[in-house]
Amino acid sequence: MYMDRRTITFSRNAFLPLTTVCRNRCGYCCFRTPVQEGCIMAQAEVEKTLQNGAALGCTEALFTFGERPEEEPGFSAMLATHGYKTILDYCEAMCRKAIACGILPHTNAGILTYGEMERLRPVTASMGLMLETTAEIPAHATSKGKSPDVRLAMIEDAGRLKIPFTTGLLLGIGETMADREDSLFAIRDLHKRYGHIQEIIIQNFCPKPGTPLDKSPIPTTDEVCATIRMAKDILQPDIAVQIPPNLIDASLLIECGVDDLGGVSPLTIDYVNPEHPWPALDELRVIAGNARLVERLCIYQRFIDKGWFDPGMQPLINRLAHTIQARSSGL
Ligand SMILES: O=c1nc2n(C[C@H](O)[C@H](O)[C@H](O)CO)c3cc(O)ccc3cc-2c(=O)[nH]1
Ligand SMILES: C[C@H]1O[C@@H](n2cnc3c(N)ncnc32)[C@H](O)[C@@H]1O
Ligand code: MET
Ligand code: SF4
Repeated sequence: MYMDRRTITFSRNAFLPLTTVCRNRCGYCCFRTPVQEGCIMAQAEVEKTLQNGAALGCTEALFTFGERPEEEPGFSAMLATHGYKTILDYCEAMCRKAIACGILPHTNAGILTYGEMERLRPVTASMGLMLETTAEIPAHATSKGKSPDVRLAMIEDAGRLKIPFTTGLLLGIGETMADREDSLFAIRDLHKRYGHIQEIIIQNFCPKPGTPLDKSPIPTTDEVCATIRMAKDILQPDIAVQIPPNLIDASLLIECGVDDLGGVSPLTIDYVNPEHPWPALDELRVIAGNARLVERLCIYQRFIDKGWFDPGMQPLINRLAHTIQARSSGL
């Protein structure tokens, strides 16, 4: 008898933290640093990472960095020594370099305005911003950019701009199960209006020594599983549920309805969770179990088909879609 096998997807990426400076102070974060030596990833380093990433078959350049760093005194002066006026100028220039190297940019820069996203859209294939939670929690008391209204407004702007978008929930930062449900409904409502959410990440918080939440309990696998089931239930079937395979035993969660293992890098570490190395390709195969492991681009096929990207990106998207197709038999 012929049986359809389930599919689990992942993306091969290179992580480029353009700056660790951030206007927020999240109670769980060990990524942010003050303005200091090394707080900006130098252009030469970006170029080297992109070239090495391309050589290793990466299709996605993940630009994740601190939010609105110009609000921190001294940052703009330091960025000027790198030859750029604003982090958006720098990000745009580095996205162009990624494209020139044959890698598709996905940015998660924290809060951006409508105008800023409009400017980045021609040089990105997709963007992201974790909603984290709609609850007002102490861990976000010193992070104005984590205000749920501000996050939801940006996700809505991305929808108006037809940007293929990734968002998600961070579990275990002081929210309740009811708050998670509320967050999922908020994402669903935006997706109903704009249809732009490609995936939601259900990410478990990992305690970082020296941060206010370092003694907080980590979410149990059962709790994460229950949230994944709730997400499958609340969200439209076209939204993929992603979990990070370096932060939790993903093999236990496949059965709860996981569709995607996110960006996995053969080159760079997870700068947000540096103590958690990426699983290798053969480990991903073990996690996927009976399901078929399939590589994807950071822009999902559905959005490629709809033409939700700048025409200038078409040749690269075509080429990379072909590349991952050709590699798929080897997975
Ligand atoms: O859009 C996002 N993508 C995030 N991703 C990227 C995501 O895994 C993939 O790059 C996307 O699925 C796009 O392909 C992360 C990747 C990491 O290596 C580490 C942390 C994250 C966190 C986010 C995130 O907050 N938002
Ligand atoms: C890039 C994304 O990483 C997540 N993030 C930030 N700090 C942590 C942590 N200690 N553990 C797990 N995820 C974290 C947030 O959800 C952020 O949006
Ligand atoms: N600072 C941004 C945010 O939290 C990007 C990810 S954290 C490094 O939304
Ligand atoms: S999680 Fe992101 S927004 Fe929060 S402090 Fe860290 S870098 Fe800034």
